[in-house]
Amino acid sequence: MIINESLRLYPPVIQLVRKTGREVRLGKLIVPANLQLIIPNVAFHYDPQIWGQDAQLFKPEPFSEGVAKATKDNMAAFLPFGMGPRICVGFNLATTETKIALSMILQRHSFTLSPGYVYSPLQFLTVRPQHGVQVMLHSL
Ligand code: HEM
Repeated sequence: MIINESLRLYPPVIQLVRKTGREVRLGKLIVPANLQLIIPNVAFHYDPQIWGQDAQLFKPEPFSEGVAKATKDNMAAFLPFGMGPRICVGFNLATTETKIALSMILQRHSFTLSPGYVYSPLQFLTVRPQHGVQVMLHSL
């Protein structure tokens, strides 16, 4: 839940790129060949019709019953790892590593944000905290 919600609000990759190999029909649109399409996945992640008027807030609960429920079966509403044949090949590795790292930390420590932390998301190739995320660990 919290991993998905973090990836919804701060997807490291904020847009996907595709290029048409031939003319294709997309609903009512005819898209010519060799056209580059930019898919702004971060915009879908903040869509109030899916995520509510407070879409900018960190609220992991909608993911409690899985991504399909959270997105109301709209596959394109949550695309941190892309979609289709070119979906991120590291998707499972990245998710599993994050779960392992978090559970190793949380078995022995709790943590709070350091007073020196400054909220500073920055998009430069990927989205990252410009000044890092300083936390204070407390032994359990
Ligand atoms: C939180 C971590 C990660 C995020 C958010 C992420 C996100 C993405 C996204 C959005 C794409 C483009 C998918 C598309 O165009 O539909 C992608 C592609 C890719 N990712 Fe990741 N990724 C992550 C971790 C990893 C890791 C750990 C690896 C390798 C061990 C990896 C390897 C790749 C590769 C090779 C591609 C290109 C796949 C292709 O074009 O067929 N990624 N990733």
